[in-house]
Amino acid sequence: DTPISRFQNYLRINTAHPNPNYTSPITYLINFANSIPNLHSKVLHLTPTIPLLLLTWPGTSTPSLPSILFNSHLDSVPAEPEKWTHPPFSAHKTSDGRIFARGAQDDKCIGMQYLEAIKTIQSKDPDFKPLRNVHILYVPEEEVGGFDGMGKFVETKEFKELNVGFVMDEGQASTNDEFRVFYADRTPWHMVIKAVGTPGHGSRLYDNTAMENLMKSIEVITKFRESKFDIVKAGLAANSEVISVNPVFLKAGIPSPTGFVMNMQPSEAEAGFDIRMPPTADPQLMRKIIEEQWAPAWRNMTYEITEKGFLRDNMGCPLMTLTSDSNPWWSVFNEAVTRAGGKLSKPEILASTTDARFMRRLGIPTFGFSPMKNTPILLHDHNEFLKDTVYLEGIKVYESIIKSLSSFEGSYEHRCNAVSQQ
Ligand code: MET
Ligand SMILES: [Zn+2]
Ligand SMILES: [Zn+2]
Repeated sequence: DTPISRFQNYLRINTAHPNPNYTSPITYLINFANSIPNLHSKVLHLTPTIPLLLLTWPGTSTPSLPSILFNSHLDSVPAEPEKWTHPPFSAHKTSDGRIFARGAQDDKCIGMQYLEAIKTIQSKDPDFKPLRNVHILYVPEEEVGGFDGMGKFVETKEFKELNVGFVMDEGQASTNDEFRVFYADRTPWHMVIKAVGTPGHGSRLYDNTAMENLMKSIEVITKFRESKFDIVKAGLAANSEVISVNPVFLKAGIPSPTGFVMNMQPSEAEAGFDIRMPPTADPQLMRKIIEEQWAPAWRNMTYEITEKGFLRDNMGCPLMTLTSDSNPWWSVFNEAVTRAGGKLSKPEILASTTDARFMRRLGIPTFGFSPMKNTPILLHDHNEFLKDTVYLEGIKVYESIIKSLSSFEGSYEHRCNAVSQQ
């Protein structure tokens, strides 16, 4: 029973979509939490079948000081086992210490590191008491948008009663010797474009086929994608600072028992795209581009956009947490990482999306951080792994972070952060 074996056992619980098991990890976490003094647990049901786990280490100056909250999600994306060198839910450890599992980086590492850090703080320094309530939250459904998880939780009375003043959520691995920290996420839009057109014999050349209409749109979208990617390649912006648009599915053709009918031009065709918008992007302009250029009605195109987030907070400000001295949480966090022997690289916008957006939307300062350095970025990839030494160092970093943040006596009033900090 060591921190590494406990991490491996957590990784062995299959919480991958489309049928994540939420009860087993919650039971596992409650059992572990019960072995740590002063940690209280509460299971909440936001829908009849989807639970959420909240652990609390009570502070001595509560309720005068707002609480701090450390979040991680229980679920993970699916894995294709036949494409992995070790089964994705075996948590196999190689002789050089790499632990292979779906979720090893995203984000079961932080979920267990928070608890290991609290356990270590209490055993090393039994007199230490947090001033603020420290909440450790385990949410479901993050990988499908978080709407039945964090999205519902922030609407509850329970959440309001927590009086959360500062949040830490997941980040991403860094390939160098510095830890990465994220002050914003990009917002996902899922876009499906559909073309209709004239059907006919596969041998005929004529205008206005559904395939031609769709392919013209794909060409226009590909040019837009290239123009953004060129800015990134020229070193003028990070990947996460531009709008990205990537095709994720193509659907067309008339099915036959052996595949598709080959001599008919179909009357319908569609394509799906993952669009990610940085917080300062102009959503009105994006909608106009989609309507006029990507799916114009005059080319027999229609479209659907599902916005999986929001670009502005309740005050109308872009969803970004300040990383300057005017946000004391930033200074406390930064110093805590330094005290643990770590160094932060320049704060970034996260290219992907996390539940942090539900917190930032309420004006709660939130940083994305997963202490993994000198580690390849393998979230959502085959052969996701984390090295044991990296995992253990992460626990030390959280010891420092949890001690410092929970002892912070100052206050912070959310202000509009209108400009990108890059
Ligand atoms: C669709 S909301 C975000 C889900 C996931 N974390 C991602 O970035 O893709
Ligand atoms: Zn994640
Ligand atoms: Zn993920």
